Amino acid sequence: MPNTTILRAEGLSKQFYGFAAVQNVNLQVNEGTIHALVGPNGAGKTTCFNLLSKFITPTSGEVYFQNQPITHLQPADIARLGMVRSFQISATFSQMTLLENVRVGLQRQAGLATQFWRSTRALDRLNDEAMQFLELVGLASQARRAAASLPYGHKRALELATTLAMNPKLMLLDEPTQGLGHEDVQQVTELIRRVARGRTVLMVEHNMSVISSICDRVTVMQRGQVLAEGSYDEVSRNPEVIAAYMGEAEEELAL
Ligand SMILES: Nc1ncnc2c1ncn2[C@@H]1O[C@H](COP(=O)(O)OP(=O)(O)OP(=O)(O)O)[C@@H](O)[C@H]1O
Repeated sequence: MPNTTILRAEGLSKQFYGFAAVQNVNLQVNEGTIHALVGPNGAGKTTCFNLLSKFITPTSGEVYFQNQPITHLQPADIARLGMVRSFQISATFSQMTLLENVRVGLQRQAGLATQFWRSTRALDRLNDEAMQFLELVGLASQARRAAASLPYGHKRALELATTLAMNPKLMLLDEPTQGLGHEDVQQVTELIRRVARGRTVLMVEHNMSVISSICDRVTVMQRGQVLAEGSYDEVSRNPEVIAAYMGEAEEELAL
């Protein structure tokens, strides 16, 4: 199958008070892949991710989604195009049930986000669909539970279900396994693999065993620039990448 680019950055740069956090980054994410953005601390991953997901505006450069320039669109507009950044735990509605949380994702997707006044019966029609997403992430049996009472790992699964409810073509995940214990890391990794079928995923991730097990392509950043790109095997053998991680994460690369 030929590679189709779903997301492309050209000459992306971001300066903070004269400091170049991201410098002239060119990046392509191919449709149907799981793509990781990695690099040592302070490499510019988060800034780059925020630029790509339109949380911040670049100093220069362009971002294209499905060949359409999106550099000057708002995150809500790009979400409607099919590029959705995962809801963070802080964005889950803790007093609402899991089902209600996923329903909010469905409402956003349908452009009903502000219509909380809609009749309960009208919203109930969304329940069947919401349940399907909860099933996909293994939370269907807890649908009526309050989100606040979920263990941390399950909250991450709920975030994924809510994100999926927005029907993303491209999902942007910001450190999806951060703060999870070993078992939860494995479960969330499997979950990402499962929900990535038929979609594209771009994620910032530190955990090299997660990256090696599910990512098709890895972009390594250092000092605001792209240092290397390729499969995990390729980049993890690259002497420049190894040198960049020296003293910080040698043990992570030595798998
Ligand atoms: N809002 C900001 N104002 C000033 N400097 C910033 C800002 N955001 C990031 N930086 C700087 O830009 C550089 C890159 O930061 P960024 O958070 O993108 O790196 P990172 O690779 O995500 O690092 P980490 O893995 O530690 O999260 C750092 O030196 C950081 O201090």
